[in-house]
Amino acid sequence: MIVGGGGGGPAPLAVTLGEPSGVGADIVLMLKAAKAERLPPLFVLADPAMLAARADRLGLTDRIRFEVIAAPEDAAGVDADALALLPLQSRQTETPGTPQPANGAGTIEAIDRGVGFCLDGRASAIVTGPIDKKALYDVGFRHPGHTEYLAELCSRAGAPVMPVMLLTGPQLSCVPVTIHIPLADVPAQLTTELIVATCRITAADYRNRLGIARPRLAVSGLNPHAGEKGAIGREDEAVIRPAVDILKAEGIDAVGPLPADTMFHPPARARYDVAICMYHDQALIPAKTLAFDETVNVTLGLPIIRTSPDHGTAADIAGTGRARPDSFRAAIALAWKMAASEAAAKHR
Ligand SMILES: NC(=O)C1=CN([C@@H]2O[C@H](COP(=O)(O)OP(=O)(O)OC[C@H]3O[C@@H](n4cnc5c(N)ncnc54)[C@H](O)[C@@H]3O)[C@@H](O)[C@H]2O)C=CC1
Ligand SMILES: NCC(=O)COP(=O)(O)O
Repeated sequence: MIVGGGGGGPAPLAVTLGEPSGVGADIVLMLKAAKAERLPPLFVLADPAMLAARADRLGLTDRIRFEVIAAPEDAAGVDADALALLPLQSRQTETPGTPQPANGAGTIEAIDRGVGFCLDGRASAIVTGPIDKKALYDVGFRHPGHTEYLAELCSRAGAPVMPVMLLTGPQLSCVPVTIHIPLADVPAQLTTELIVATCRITAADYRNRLGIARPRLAVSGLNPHAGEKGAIGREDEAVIRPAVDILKAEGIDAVGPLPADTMFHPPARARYDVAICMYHDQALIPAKTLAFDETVNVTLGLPIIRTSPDHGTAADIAGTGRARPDSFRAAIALAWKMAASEAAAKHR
């Protein structure tokens, strides 16, 4: 059960549903319809007609009351048993399992406005539902995913920021240094500077936002056996080890490069708070294998708080009621926890 804050707490969370043909809408509706569930103060950016159609499809119409609001501040006045809905200007159609190009504008509008509300302090965090990346690329979206797009939006509004993707679950937290790029491009894009910058942001956000004063970072190698001292690839000694040396000299608790195949079993995990991995799947395979239902995707390095479930659109089960809500629930809970601790820190 998620325990929400009372009056005078942080601003509400802005929640986007992501791809309308995916399970984002299903899960938000299911969470709201579960009466034992107390969600923190939040509002959903959505096309009311699309969301009502999905509620109807899921047989939840009698169990959910929508209250349309005009501004984030109005969410505070919405009854706890109703879902605060901030309407999008774009219209979206409800076609589970089948992305519609015309829905792309609304998906992007929700992210843009949610980020804007966070930057203005009118929302305390954004929790994003999964987008269908290819569907958005097909309508001209030029960013690999939310992570990079959120950094672009925040950079446009202020100083340039570098986003860092963190997958965090009960048994494992890990960060991929390179994110949404082809595997073949990883060695060329992996630099000592990128690893150092990623680790500095991770260590700072762990300290300032995740409540671990001196996080222990375990930095993976790139090649089998972390390169076997240069015999199986050069990057581990030439690129990764110098990064770890720089981090240690700065007082960051970092070890590595560690062979990736032996750093995820339980005794190895007990020795660190976060694994710094060299590419997307090196991080996300262990994270999703250990706890697909509970892991949360957090974007570090931003001036705003952003969390997301770890799963994708699950278009194969959208509109069926079979989507498990646990990761989205955990993303909402973590966003609220981070927002509350940020608000508390400001008042100290
Ligand atoms: N943060 C985001 O916006 C993310 C978006 N995606 C996007 O999602 C789309 C589909 O990606 P896939 O690799 O197929 O991963 P996926 O996570 O959507 O689905 C993989 C499998 O897990 C199941 N599954 C996923 N979430 C579930 C849930 N909550 N309950 C029950 N079963 C669930 C699906 O039904 C499917 O069988 C892609 O377009 C991808 O780009 C993927 C990851 C994150
Ligand atoms: N596989 C994780 C993922 O794709 C997350 O993407 P996003 O949060 O950057 O959209």
